[in-house]
Amino acid sequence: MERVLTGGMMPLMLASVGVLVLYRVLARLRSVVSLQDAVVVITGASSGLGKECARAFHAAGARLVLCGRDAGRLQEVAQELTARSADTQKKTHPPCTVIFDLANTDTMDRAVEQILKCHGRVDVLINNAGVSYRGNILDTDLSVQRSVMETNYFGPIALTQALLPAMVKQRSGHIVVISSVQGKIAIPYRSAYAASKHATQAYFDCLRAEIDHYGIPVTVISPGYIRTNLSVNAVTGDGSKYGVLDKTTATGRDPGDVALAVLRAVRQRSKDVVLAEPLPTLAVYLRTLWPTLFFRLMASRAHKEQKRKEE
Ligand SMILES: NC(=O)C1=CN([C@@H]2O[C@H](COP(=O)(O)OP(=O)(O)OC[C@H]3O[C@@H](n4cnc5c(N)ncnc54)[C@H](OP(=O)(O)O)[C@@H]3O)[C@@H](O)[C@H]2O)C=CC1
Ligand SMILES: CCCCCCCCCCCCCCCC(=O)OCC(=O)COP(=O)(O)O
Repeated sequence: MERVLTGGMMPLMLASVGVLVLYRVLARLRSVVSLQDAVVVITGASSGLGKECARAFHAAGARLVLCGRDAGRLQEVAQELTARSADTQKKTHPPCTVIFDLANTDTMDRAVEQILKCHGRVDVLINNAGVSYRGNILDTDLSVQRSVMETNYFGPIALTQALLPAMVKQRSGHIVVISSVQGKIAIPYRSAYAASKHATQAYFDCLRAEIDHYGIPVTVISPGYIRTNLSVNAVTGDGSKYGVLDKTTATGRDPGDVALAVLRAVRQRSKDVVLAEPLPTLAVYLRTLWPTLFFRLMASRAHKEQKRKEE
């Protein structure tokens, strides 16, 4: 075996690694897009990852349109960024804010009107806003399954579809969506959330292919745990707020680092980016390559959690 490795396999393995490294270097060198003066719309910009994206894209010189439901908190973010402008070397712009609820698609046309009014165009749409869920399917109201889907799936796709004609007309633009590792693997007690993120992945994969010929890229970003208020703001099976900062969330990645990775993905026009630790990343591959083992692991995870709840 040793002889086979040193004789035949080793050069092949080294050559494969070499090709991979070369590919990565070339990918890095690919023309990166400047965001100076680009109009960037960010949903869920009042907190967590959205707020960090606002900071990162503002520092990169983008003209921001910050969206959310809470006018006060959005205004605070806008004021913080405007105050920062004096310290940066780049030319920066005071952000514009637009208030709307993504779960209420009836108000979408009005929201889009306001978004387009800010700077007359949109160069990058970052669909970031979202809500998570914790619950057992048996004890979950269908209305909760529906409401998570409204916020995480129907809201973002309605906004995307409403802004897309303007991008097609100007023959440029970029659609970004913050999905989750749970858009690629489904874990127990997250049905509403995982389903909404799987739907998101599918929709934006279709969109990527359909608008490719307009030169409008679509980037799906799938992070693992990030240190934000996502678990605190999550809904439970009866629609009430979960209200707990889970250990997995508290020990997650720094949202500022994730925002910089989002910025990089936009600059490089990446198509699909997983930003997770090795174990969740491995789980994504396992789901495709060895599904029976993946399902076994998920069932055991569910049993353990059920037992813990009963104790
Ligand atoms: N934190 C994590 O571990 C991970 C997060 N993600 C994804 O990152 C994205 C950002 O979440 P994160 O920053 O972590 O969580 P936060 O709870 O901190 O932020 C969620 C944001 O979404 C906005 N939002 C929620 N519901 C609505 C709605 N109906 N209409 C408009 N805006 C809404 C909130 O704004 P407001 O309440 O002010 O309206 C808030 O700004 C989500 O899509 C999430 O799924 C993905 C993987 C891991
Ligand atoms: C042969 C080796 C097998 C190794 C595979 C081990 C499988 C381990 C399972 C790992 C599951 C990881 C789940 C990660 C979930 C995640 O990162 O979600 C991100 C979020 O969106 C968080 O949202 P939440 O509301 O759930 O906090």
